[in-house]
Amino acid sequence: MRYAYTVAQTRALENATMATVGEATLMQRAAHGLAGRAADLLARTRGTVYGSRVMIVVGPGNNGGDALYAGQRLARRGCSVTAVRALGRPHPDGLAALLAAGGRLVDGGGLSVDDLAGVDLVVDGLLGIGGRPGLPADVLALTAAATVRGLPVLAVDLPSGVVSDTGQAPSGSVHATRTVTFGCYKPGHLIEPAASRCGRIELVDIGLDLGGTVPALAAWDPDDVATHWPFPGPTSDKYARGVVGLDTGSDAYPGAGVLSTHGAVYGGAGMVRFLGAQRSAEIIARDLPNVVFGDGRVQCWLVGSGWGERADGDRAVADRVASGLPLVIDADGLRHLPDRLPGTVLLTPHAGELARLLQCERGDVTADPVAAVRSAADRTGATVLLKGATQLVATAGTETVEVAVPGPAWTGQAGSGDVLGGLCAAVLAAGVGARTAAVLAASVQAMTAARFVGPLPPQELARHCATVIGELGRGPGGRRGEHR
Ligand SMILES: NC(=O)C1=CN([C@@H]2O[C@H](COP(=O)(O)OP(=O)(O)OC[C@H]3O[C@@H](n4cnc5c(N)ncnc54)[C@H](OP(=O)(O)O)[C@@H]3O)[C@@H](O)[C@H]2O)[C@@H](O)CC1
Ligand SMILES: Nc1ncnc2c1ncn2[C@@H]1O[C@H](COP(=O)(O)OP(=O)(O)O)[C@@H](O)[C@H]1O
Ligand SMILES: [K+]
Repeated sequence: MRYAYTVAQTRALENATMATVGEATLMQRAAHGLAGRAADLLARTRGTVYGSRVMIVVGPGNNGGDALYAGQRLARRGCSVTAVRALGRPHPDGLAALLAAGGRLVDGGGLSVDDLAGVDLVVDGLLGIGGRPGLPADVLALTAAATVRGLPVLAVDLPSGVVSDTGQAPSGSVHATRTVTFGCYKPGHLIEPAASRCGRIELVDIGLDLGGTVPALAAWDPDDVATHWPFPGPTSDKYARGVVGLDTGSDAYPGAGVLSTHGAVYGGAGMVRFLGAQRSAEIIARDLPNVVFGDGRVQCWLVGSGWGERADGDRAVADRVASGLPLVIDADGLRHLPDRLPGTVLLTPHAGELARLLQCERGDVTADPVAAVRSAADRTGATVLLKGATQLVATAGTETVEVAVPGPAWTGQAGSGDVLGGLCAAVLAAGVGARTAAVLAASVQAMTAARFVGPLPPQELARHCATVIGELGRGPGGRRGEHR
C-alpha cells in the first residue's frame, strides 16, 4: 500500500521535522537521495557516472534547491553539470554550492533542441509542490526539446506542471522517465493523468514522521488485493461464497444484464440469481447455465446497469435498500437514489454520472476527482466507487480515499462498467465490506486488462478475471487471504 499526502499535509510534516533537524538538513537529505538515484540512472543508461553530462533545469524555489545540491554531488563525482535558469532566480545557496563544485549556470531563454546534444540526463528541478499550473512558453519549449531528443528526464519530487493535490497534468507538463520524491507520495503520483507523467517513482526517506497524519490517499498494489480477496476455504459452500441477485438490463439494453451477470459469475459468486430484463435472461440462460432465475435467497443485490428509463426505478431502488442487504447501485440506478443511504450501499458512477449526482459539470469531477468522490460519499452516506483511468473509493466520514490498482485504458469500453458492477456484487456477497469490495473488484478488472492486453470485449475480460483471481490465490498474498 502506498499512502499519499496533500501539499498542506506535506508542508506540515516537513515543518515538524525541520523544527528538530533544521531546514538545511531536510534539503541535504533530499539532494543526497536525488543524486544517488540520478547516478543509478546514469550508470544504467551510460555504463558510468564519471564524465556524464547532466543538465539541471531549475526554477525559483526549493525544488530547484534540491536539484542544485544534487548537481553539486554529481559534479563531485565527475559529471559535467550545467544548471539552466528557466524560471525566476535560482536557490542562492544551492547555486553557490554547484558553482563551487565546478558546475556552471546558463540562461534558459533561447535554448533549443541542438543545445541538448550530448546531454545524458535532464533533471527537472523547475517546480515541486509549490507549483501552480501553467508553465511559461520558453520553459515549455525547453522541456519539449528534451522529449524530442528522447533524453532521460529525472523529475525532482513531481514532474513540473502537474498539480500535486488533484493529479491534473495541464498540457506541457513534464514527461519524466523517473520521479524521485521526498518523505511521502503525493496524490499527483497516483492519479491520472499526472501519474503517467511520473515514470517510475522512487521515494526517498527524509525523516518525516507520518505516524499521526491521516493520508489523503491509500493506493493498493496486487499483493494487497491478494491479501484481502475472499478466497473460498476448504469447507465453503455456495452460501459461504455468496449469492448475488441481479436486477439489471432492459429490453433496450439486454447486454448490460448479461455482462453484469458475467461479472458476478467470474468474480466468484457461489450462486447468481438473475431477476432482470427478460431479453437478458434469454441470453444468460443460453450462455451461463449455472445462473438461476426466480425468487430465492440473495446475499447482495446489484441494480441499475442497463436500465435506461425505468418508470418504477425509485421503487425498485428503495425496495433493495429496504432489504438491508449489501447493495450495488450502478449506472441508471443512480438516477433513483433516496436522499440518504447507509455506507453498506455501493454506488459505482463514472465521471459523468457522478457529475449528475453532484449537480455539477463533468469537468468539475475530472478537475478534482478525489474531492468529487469524497463529496458524493458525504452527501449520500453511501460508499462511492468513481470509475475511470484512476478508480477511487470513498466512504462517508472517512478522510482517506482508496485508489485501486491501475490498469490499461483497454478497459475503457462500453460494458466494462456492467462487468465491474457484477464483480463488486460477488465480493460483497462473500461478506467483504463495501469499501474494500469496491477496491478489490476494480483492481481485479484492471489487473486482468494488464495481464490480457488488447481490445478484448468485456465478456472475455470478465472470463479472464477468473484466471487472475485464481493466480492471486496461489501467490504468497493469497494464502493470507480471507476464506469464506
Ligand atoms: N520545505 C522543505 O524544507 C523541503 C522541500 N523540498 C523541496 O521543495 C519543494 C517545494 O519547494 P517550494 O515550496 O519552494 O516550491 P517550488 O515547487 O520549488 O516552487 C515555488 C516557486 O515557484 C514559483 N512558481 C510556482 N508555480 C509557478 C508557475 N507556474 N510559473 C512560474 N513560477 C511559478 C513560485 O512563485 P510564487 O507562487 O511564489 O509566485 C515560487 O517561487 C518540494 O517539492 C521539494 O522538492 C525538499 O527539499 C524537502 C525539504
Ligand atoms: N483510461 C482508462 N484506463 C483504465 N480503465 C479505465 C479507463 N477508462 C475507463 N476505465 C474503466 O473502464 C470501465 C468503464 O466503465 P463505464 O464507463 O461505466 O462503462 P459502461 O457503463 O459503458 O459499462 C470502468 O471500470 C472504468 O474504471
Ligand atoms: K520538478
